[in-house]
Amino acid sequence: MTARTLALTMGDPAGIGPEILVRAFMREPRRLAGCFVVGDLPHLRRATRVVCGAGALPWTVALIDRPAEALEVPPRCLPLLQVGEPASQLLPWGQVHAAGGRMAADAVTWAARAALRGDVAAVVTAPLHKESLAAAGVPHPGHTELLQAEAAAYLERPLAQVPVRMMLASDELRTVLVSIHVSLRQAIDAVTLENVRQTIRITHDALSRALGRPPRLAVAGLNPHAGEGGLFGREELEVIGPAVAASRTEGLDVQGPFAPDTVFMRARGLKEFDAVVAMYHDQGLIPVKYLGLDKGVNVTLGLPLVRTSPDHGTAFDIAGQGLADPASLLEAVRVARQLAQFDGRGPIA
Ligand SMILES: NC(=O)c1ccc[n+]([C@@H]2O[C@H](COP(=O)([O-])OP(=O)(O)OC[C@H]3O[C@@H](n4cnc5c(N)ncnc54)[C@H](O)[C@@H]3O)[C@@H](O)[C@H]2O)c1
Ligand SMILES: N[C@H](C(=O)O)[C@H](O)COP(=O)(O)O
Repeated sequence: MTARTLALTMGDPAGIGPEILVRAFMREPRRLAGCFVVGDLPHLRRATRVVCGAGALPWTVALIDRPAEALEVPPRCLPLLQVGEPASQLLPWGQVHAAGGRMAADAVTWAARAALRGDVAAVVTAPLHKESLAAAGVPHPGHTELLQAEAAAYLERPLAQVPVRMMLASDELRTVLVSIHVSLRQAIDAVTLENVRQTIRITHDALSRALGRPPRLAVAGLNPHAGEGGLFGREELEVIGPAVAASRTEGLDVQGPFAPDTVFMRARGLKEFDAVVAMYHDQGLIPVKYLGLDKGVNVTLGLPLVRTSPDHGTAFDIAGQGLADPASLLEAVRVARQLAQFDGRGPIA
């Protein structure tokens, strides 16, 4: 039977993850039909108290044992699959804590394995805090790397043979990163012929599936003005340009390197390009987040499962105050459903 449920991981219990999940179920119950939270009962109950507040009719958290039970819960019930033992103590809001990192990681691991087995159609991850994750001893900086490791273990392949990339996408702009959670110095070193070509290839493959046609790709330079003919750096001449040329030889519709300060403007509205390949994390994420934290969705490309996430983090500064906006999470659910209809591996449409 084809899996019809979506696993929504709770994220860091000290952050806004639990409350945006509750708010999403309350705001758009139809869109969330068939979704269930993977996480911790005491922390999710606390989030329902924050979101429902005094006076409102509260939602009930309904414990389920199997994903399929999410399709059967009564109205105003939020299905939860408890991972491990329920927490004996509630973590304080907005603080880095190893226990928060551990709960977040365990939920993602559970959901990833369920998706790899085909027990759920897709995974949507609420934000986790990377310092808490590290404090818990998890050897991966974020979701993307953790999911890559789970996929490689499932496929019994070395990590290098399951290359993944981060895409941030909205209706207006898609960007895909050559490197992710590394220092800026390391990111510059990661601009190699192989990494740039691989990013172009992964983006082409994923978007071809989702769009049903070959995507038009742009590649950003690394240096100001894309190096200005070598005056401000030679990576464009020696690495990025040759990577674009090699990809074009393979028949891919890709152009660049373009000046990074204007290429996103050219792609905005998806006019000239379907996606921009960015040379490092902030180069690619700032343009999409600046268009609105409520609009972007993080999609992991290259995985043998569908994974989306909101484009924002744990927002420790407002956690527990009932202020967090679930819009990006709702968008992540919409995109995950859309992608799961393709082949279980393709990204955004
Ligand atoms: N998908 C993820 O797991 C994910 C994504 C991004 C960042 N992070 C992690 O989150 C932690 C905090 O990151 P940060 O502080 O740089 O970014 P952040 O996105 O958590 O917060 C940035 C600003 O945006 C606001 N904000 C974020 N989401 C909001 C929402 N839904 N509604 C209203 N306001 C919102 C916050 O209050 C804050 O002022 C870090 O550990 C980071 O690595 C995780
Ligand atoms: N780089 C992401 C962002 O800034 O939005 C974020 O850290 C999430 O990364 P993972 O999806 O790998 O956790």
